[in-house]
Amino acid sequence: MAAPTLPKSLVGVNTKMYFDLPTTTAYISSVSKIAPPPDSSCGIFIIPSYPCLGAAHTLLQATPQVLLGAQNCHTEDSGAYTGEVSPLMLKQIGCSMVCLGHAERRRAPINEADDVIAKKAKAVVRNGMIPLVCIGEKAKSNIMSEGVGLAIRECSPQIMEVLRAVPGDAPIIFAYEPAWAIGAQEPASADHVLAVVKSLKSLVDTVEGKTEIRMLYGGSAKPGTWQTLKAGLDGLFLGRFAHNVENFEKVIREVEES
Ligand SMILES: O=C(CO)COP(=O)(O)O
Repeated sequence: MAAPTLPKSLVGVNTKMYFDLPTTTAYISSVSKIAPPPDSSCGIFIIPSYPCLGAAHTLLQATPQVLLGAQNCHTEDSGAYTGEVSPLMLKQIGCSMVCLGHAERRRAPINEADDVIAKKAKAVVRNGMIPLVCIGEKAKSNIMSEGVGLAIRECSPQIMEVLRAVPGDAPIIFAYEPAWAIGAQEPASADHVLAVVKSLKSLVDTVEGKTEIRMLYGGSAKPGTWQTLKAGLDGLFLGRFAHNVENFEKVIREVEES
């Protein structure tokens, strides 16, 4: 099953568990009105909670260029896995991407490991969807060069495990989200992000046949963040600061215009 192809740049929002069903449907109705046209080089995506996906898909029927994603999935399509969510069913309900390995799932109590995330990425691709794999270091260092080195050491295996599991021609989106920058007042510094991502991109380039990769930044991203990162990134993955539609629109326009 072929996954959709990736636009040049991407801006997306994760509503985490902040939005209930009525809030999600109202938000998506507003977002569908500000979406870039289908032929835009900037794509947008929305990652709501599982129970909202059916309603979200219905609301997005007139704007299929807005990609719908889930916040997680299981490694298997079906079986005795009570309480888990099948990637096959996510595809059937209208998802075209699945967010995997978010920092909020890599930490306790879930402690999701790289090998499980890689299996999930494979399952997402098997079902014709795009894996949106979050990567990032846990701790912040106040010394710039130390922080960059730490990030590269932690993110490299997170990336490589996924690249080894997924067929070479499958599109993959990586979101570099340092755990310490999520839920903060300000994003990580542009110097830090650009240095880490430059190195991670060269790592991806060493893997033969991996063509369709996009690298986004996430972690307290907001209007203005893109201006500082556009030289080295392919887009942004937003949380709280895009839960206001006007802010989300500002970021979309910034990325669209660049
Ligand atoms: O976790 C995020 C996106 O997945 C970002 O969240 P915040 O922008 O709220 O820090």
